[in-house]
Amino acid sequence: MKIVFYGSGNMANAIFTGIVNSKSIEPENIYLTNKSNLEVLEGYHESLGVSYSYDDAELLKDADYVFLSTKPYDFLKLAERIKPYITNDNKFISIMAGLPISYIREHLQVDNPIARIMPNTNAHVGHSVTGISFSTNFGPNSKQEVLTLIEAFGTALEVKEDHLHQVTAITGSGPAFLYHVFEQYVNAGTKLGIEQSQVEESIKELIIGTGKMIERSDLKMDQLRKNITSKGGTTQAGLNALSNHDIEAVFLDCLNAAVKRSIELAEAEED
Ligand SMILES: NC(=O)C1=CN([C@@H]2O[C@H](COP(=O)(O)OP(=O)(O)OC[C@H]3O[C@@H](n4cnc5c(N)ncnc54)[C@H](O)[C@@H]3O)[C@@H](O)[C@H]2O)C=CC1
Ligand SMILES: O=C(O)[C@@H]1CCC=N1
Repeated sequence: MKIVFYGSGNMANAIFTGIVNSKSIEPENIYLTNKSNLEVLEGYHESLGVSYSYDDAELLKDADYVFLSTKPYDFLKLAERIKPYITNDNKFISIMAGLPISYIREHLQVDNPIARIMPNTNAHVGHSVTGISFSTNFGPNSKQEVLTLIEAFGTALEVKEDHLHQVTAITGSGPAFLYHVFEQYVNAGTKLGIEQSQVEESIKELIIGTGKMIERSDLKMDQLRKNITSKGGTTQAGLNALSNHDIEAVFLDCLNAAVKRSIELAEAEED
């Protein structure tokens, strides 16, 4: 199997690093390219053993899966770049937030199978949650190949294409929202008077430990929370203070804004 990444930025990097680490594909069969940063490509070749090129005829020849990994607003230039070299073998996998399959097909001017995926950068550690939606001409064998590819860097969630806006908000952007919460928690902890570096290290370990509890325990998160909340104790006092703020409303506001932006990205390109 030959895979090509058009775009070797933050998200593509997490995906192909996850695939290489999973040892599911020989690194030399993963080809990278980008706009013009040869140094980045040489670096990944050195560190991961992947191939790279700027020769689009070479890249697309016998390529089974072609990841469209540019920012949405760079896609039209990318489409102009690759259109002359697309072959019938090429099945496209877009990671571009918001851009509908119909829009991608319109600008690539091909009938090739197209899938949209919405991963996140936890692919670096094999824990991406990846939403996926396939064009109707994506055959069952190819679908399974793509799902196996995605499972090399996390879990796959097949959804209707319209629901990719919500998946983008909840899990695509999700790590950034949680990093923001963790940053504020560190800031608050530091305000209690402990050395910031100590607070950062202890909260980093707290997050990792809590994640492992969620991963390994059979209990749901509400029970795990209750198991810490001694009656009339410190945790109850802290949770009472938290309940004075509508945390759910804060996150709903955050997620709605991300969904709105995803829809705007789709509409902006269709205008
Ligand atoms: N960063 C993230 O956590 C996630 C990003 N995405 C999506 O992934 C896509 C890329 O995002 P990032 O990796 O953050 O951006 P980035 O800016 O880090 O990477 C963009 C890449 O596209 C390349 N590129 C631009 N024009 C090109 C062209 N004409 N031909 C070939 N390569 C070209 C750039 O050289 C760069 O390697 C976006 O569409 C974004 O919506 C999806 C899920 C999560
Ligand atoms: O912020 C963005 O648009 C991309 C899509 C999801 C995460 N990063």
